[in-house]
Amino acid sequence: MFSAEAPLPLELKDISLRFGGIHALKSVSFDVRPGEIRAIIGPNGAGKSSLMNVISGLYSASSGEIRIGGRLLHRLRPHRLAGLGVARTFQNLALFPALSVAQNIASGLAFRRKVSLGAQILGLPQARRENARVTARVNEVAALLGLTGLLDRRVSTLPYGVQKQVDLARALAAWPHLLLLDEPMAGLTVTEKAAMARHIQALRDDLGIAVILIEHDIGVVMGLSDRIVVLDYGMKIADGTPDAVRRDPDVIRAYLGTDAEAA
Ligand SMILES: Nc1ncnc2c1ncn2[C@@H]1O[C@H](COP(=O)(O)OP(=O)(O)OP(=O)(O)O)[C@@H](O)[C@H]1O
Repeated sequence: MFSAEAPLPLELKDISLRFGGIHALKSVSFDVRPGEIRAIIGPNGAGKSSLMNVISGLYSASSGEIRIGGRLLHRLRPHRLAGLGVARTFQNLALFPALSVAQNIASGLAFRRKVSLGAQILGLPQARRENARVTARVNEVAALLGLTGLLDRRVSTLPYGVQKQVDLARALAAWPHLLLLDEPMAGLTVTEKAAMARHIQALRDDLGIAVILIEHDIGVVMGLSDRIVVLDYGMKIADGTPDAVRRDPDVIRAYLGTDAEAA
């Protein structure tokens, strides 16, 4: 699946980020290979959200380089991300609660629409063709995530766990190569977490999508990830497979304190 010639979905080199006197990220480097699940973990305040926000262009790094699909990006803007093949979900869902599941999934394709609103209102042939393409994609993504029977339901009437899946479907709609998932398991029941984990695995295994995951549930992270980056106080303290990270003394110290390591 991973070939040396394929451009990496993401490469970060020496990324630093300051908020006034706070050094939220200190020279963080890592990459994401095609079709791998890459988790970013660390104690509270370690810099996980800051890193996710730099990757998605919400924050501008104070220094360092970001390459997406091999392209060096000098000024990364959130609205350009989709065009670069990157999509994200948000910890506090970015859905339209009053709209249907289908309309919410379709909103993930809004940036791809080429036909003017006027042509759509007049029902011109190119508008009908575009609408048919959007509907086909919405149906495809819904089938992938088991949402087909819910397409006409208003999002606000659905359980939170299903809303999280709709948010994932919205992000998936635009065929991303790289998907950023911000706490996909937060607020889910054990059963919902298992379903979400199966979906994330299928994105990697069946569609070859690379995934970056920020997640507090360490059990989920260890079970799902191919490689894990560990942050502490804005620095990368470990980077490797779940087994390697689990045994890393710096990681044990960061999570449990020095006493635990000695125990
Ligand atoms: N917009 C901001 N303005 C000022 N300081 C910020 C801002 N965002 C984050 N920080 C600071 O940067 C550091 C890293 O925070 P960040 O939210 O990235 O950590 P985190 O690992 O995501 O934490 P948590 O697990 O608690 O969400 C913290 O010291 C935080 O207070």
